[in-house]
Amino acid sequence: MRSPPVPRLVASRVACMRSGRVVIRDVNMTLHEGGAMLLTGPNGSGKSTFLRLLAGFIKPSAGQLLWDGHDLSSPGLYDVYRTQVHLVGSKDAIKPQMSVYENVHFWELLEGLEGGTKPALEYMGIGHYADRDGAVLSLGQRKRLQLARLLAIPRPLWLLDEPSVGLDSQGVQLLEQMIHSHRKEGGMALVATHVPVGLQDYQNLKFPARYYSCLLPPIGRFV
Ligand SMILES: Nc1ncnc2c1ncn2[C@@H]1O[C@H](COP(=O)(O)OP(=O)(O)OP(=O)(O)O)[C@@H](O)[C@H]1O
Repeated sequence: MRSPPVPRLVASRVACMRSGRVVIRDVNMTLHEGGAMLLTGPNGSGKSTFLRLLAGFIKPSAGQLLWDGHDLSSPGLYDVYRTQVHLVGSKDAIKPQMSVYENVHFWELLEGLEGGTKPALEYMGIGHYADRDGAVLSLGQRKRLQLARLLAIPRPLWLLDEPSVGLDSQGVQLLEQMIHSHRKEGGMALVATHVPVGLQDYQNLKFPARYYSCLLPPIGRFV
């Protein structure tokens, strides 16, 4: 009998404190290749905080995060892990004085990659804005640029914080399509959102491409 695949990402009884206050507590989750999770919960329930924890920007105050079975707090592991994760957060890091093209290509160069920026901008429907300054983009176009970075700089774990905010219906379709294609290649996505984003289970793939929902309860406790 084949043993079950090792999950790529595990959060076990994770808690986080910010400014002396418990913001999330006892969060458990598991993601396998091709897996996805919809993270919901009321304002302030800790969705962004959890994604930032998973991105490695802040540390859990309790519990454990495992990547490919290894504790992320082990020496040296974070340097490997951070090349596997891409966070699309509320701050879009778009440089107003750089062109739309440069705003993606810059990150591509940092990864030692080349050639992905133009197709990514085209896919996201902002190819014709490539030479314009980042400053001129509308809210939805800024979001499309952020999503283009995901495509130009391939990484297996996508952490998406309210990725559909500002997108029109065609943009939401593109978002769903790109998550779908990413997962079919074995990628994973965590989507924190108040707006339903279409995720599904996929059959007939070599990995169990399931999706789950996780509702973070509000925590009103001060310590
Ligand atoms: N840097 C910080 N210092 C102190 N408290 C913080 C910090 N960042 C977040 N918090 C607090 O943590 C709680 C959770 O915030 P978070 O942004 O994770 O919630 P959320 O579920 O993403 O909310 P929303 O649905 O409004 O986007 C909030 O009460 C917030 O005030």
